[in-house]
Amino acid sequence: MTKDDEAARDDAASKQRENATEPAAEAMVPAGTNATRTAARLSEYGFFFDFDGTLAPIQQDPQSVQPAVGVLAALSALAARAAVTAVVSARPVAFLAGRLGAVPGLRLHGLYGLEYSADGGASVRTSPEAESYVPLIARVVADARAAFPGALIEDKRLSCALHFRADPDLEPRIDAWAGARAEADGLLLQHGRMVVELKPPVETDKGAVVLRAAAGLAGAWYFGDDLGDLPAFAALDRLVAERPGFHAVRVAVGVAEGRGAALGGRADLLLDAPPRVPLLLDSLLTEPHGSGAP
Ligand SMILES: O=P(O)(O)OC[C@H]1O[C@H](O[C@H]2O[C@H](CO)[C@@H](O)[C@H](O)[C@H]2O)[C@H](O)[C@@H](O)[C@@H]1O
Repeated sequence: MTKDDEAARDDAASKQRENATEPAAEAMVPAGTNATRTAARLSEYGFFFDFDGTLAPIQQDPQSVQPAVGVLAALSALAARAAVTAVVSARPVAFLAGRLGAVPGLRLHGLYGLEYSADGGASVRTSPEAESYVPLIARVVADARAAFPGALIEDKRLSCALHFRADPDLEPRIDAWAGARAEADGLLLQHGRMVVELKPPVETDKGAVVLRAAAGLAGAWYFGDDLGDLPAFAALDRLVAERPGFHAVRVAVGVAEGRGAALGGRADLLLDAPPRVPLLLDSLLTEPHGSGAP
């Protein structure tokens, strides 16, 4: 076994431990989040979750990703009691459905809101405006694969993601290529954790999803880990500013890499890794609520 093989084996073992080991079940809901206020009116709250890095630990291979231990049970319990429980992701709905489709009542928003399913992925609604970009995105995927042989170029049908986690030195070249391609083809650029995406110029993002779902809610929690989640935090700011008494909690998960670090500074609560999310939800769902603040 070479040194590289040994390093890969140790890395895989440590990732397995990260997935399998539950953090100690300590008190998970800090006072600053005013959890009693949420618990007292849970049926009027919305809960919104990013997927990668938030509900699922980051992996080298995007297709190998699974939700952290406890996530499915916690989301099921939450969806049975909250007004809205939703995943708002850059992944296609078909991918999310394969990991989370068994959770009853969970709404799935894919590709930053370009896709939506309310029935675990059985039926998917796609933005008609975005559909016309399918042929262009297919050409971008083919050209990106030719420009960066060996790099992971993810074809999401309505978005092309150029990954450099396996080779961080590619970042400047991928950035420059994607920037030029966005300009030439009139596409939008989205930066993320060791990834740059090219997507259709359709006016939607995670914030727009939260705003659309917020009608009638008394409050909302948003859990995220990356730059693509910033518009959702901003949407909560807007709801607080526009609706007297609206209660918002912004939760940042993990130590965001590179450009994603901005999210941590905007959060009400920091969790160190995805396995903490179900523990927090379990605590919230068992929170005594007799003294809920107004
Ligand atoms: O909105 P999200 O659900 O957080 O999706 C964001 C991106 O997630 C995936 O990439 C990220 O996770 C990979 C697996 O852990 C990791 O290898 C990669 O470096 C991360 O950027 C997904 O592959 C992308 O398409 C999403 O944009």
